[in-house]
Amino acid sequence: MFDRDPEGVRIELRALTKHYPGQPAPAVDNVNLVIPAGELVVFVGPSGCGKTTTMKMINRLVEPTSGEIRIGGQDVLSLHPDELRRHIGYAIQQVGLFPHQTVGQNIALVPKLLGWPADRIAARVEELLALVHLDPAMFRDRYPRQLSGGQQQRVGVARALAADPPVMLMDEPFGATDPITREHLQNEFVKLQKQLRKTIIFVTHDFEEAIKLGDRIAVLKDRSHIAQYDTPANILANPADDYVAGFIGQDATLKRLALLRVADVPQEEARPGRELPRIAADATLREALDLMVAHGTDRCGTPSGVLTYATLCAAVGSSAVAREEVVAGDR
Ligand SMILES: Nc1ncnc2c1ncn2[C@@H]1O[C@H](COP(=O)(O)OP(=O)(O)OP(=O)(O)O)[C@@H](O)[C@H]1O
Repeated sequence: MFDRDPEGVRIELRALTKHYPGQPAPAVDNVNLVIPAGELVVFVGPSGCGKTTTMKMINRLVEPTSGEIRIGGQDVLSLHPDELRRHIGYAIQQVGLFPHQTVGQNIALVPKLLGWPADRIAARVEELLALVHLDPAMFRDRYPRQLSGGQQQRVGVARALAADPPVMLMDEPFGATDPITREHLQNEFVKLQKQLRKTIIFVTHDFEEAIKLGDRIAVLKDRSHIAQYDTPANILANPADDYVAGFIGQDATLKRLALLRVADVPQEEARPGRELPRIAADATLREALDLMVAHGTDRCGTPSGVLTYATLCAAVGSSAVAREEVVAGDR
């Protein structure tokens, strides 16, 4: 297929268009986009703007009307769709697990199709269940209905990863879970992607999710027209237009806090004698703020010292000033 290297490959969309028969206008109109190898790009935009259609053209669940798709330099439209789909992981909100197959059999689906020997498949199922934090002994032989919604979504992600595809397409894969489970799955997924470095396209209509997960975000409007394509930090600091600014909403400062980690900012030396709430080095500054508020204190203990509220303010204050300058400069 396009690449034997399970790490990500570059994806290019060129003048990609989909006009569903009988519709007055194209659902996706002339999209041009490069997704760098090993990056997670989030498509974010309102319902009906064409996110899913754009993504489904990449694994040819929807056939493009015109345009070109290249994965690792290879022209996707020249490949057989079934063969193509075996090499692209696909996880969706509805999960799509087969109800009459066990968790293990569901995960083994693509490796089996690819003709892997039984012992290699069994080892891979164990490895993937552990990776998504489901105890193999407890979950391998259960049926999907015996799992919670969040557990089913983990199995969905494990199944998409099963054959170690260089490309993953994920359409609101955590969408059907409650906010706490969702946040948990997102945090785990961020850690997982740091190890895997696959090329991932992730669809959501939740901007918070986009800034949390994305290396880059494509903010889409009608017909998948790209309003802005940049890193979360750049989009927050300098939205391209009112449409993008509307997506960010009022609380850009809180969102910036969610982009910074405790380890990224200066810390004071810990003084003996005072018990402080503890926060991990890889927690976000937003989590640190929540912890301070919950404990009614302006500081918390970190593995390397003490993080203060003042440091937190300075970390986003400087960028808030930068943003005002940009806005003033535009006038
Ligand atoms: N099979 C189809 N036939 C005709 N029109 C379709 C078909 N599938 C989608 N559309 C239309 O294409 C447009 C884009 O749909 P799409 O599902 O790609 O949007 P989306 O941004 O993923 O929306 P959502 O966030 O609600 O899932 C919509 O106007 C939709 O009604």
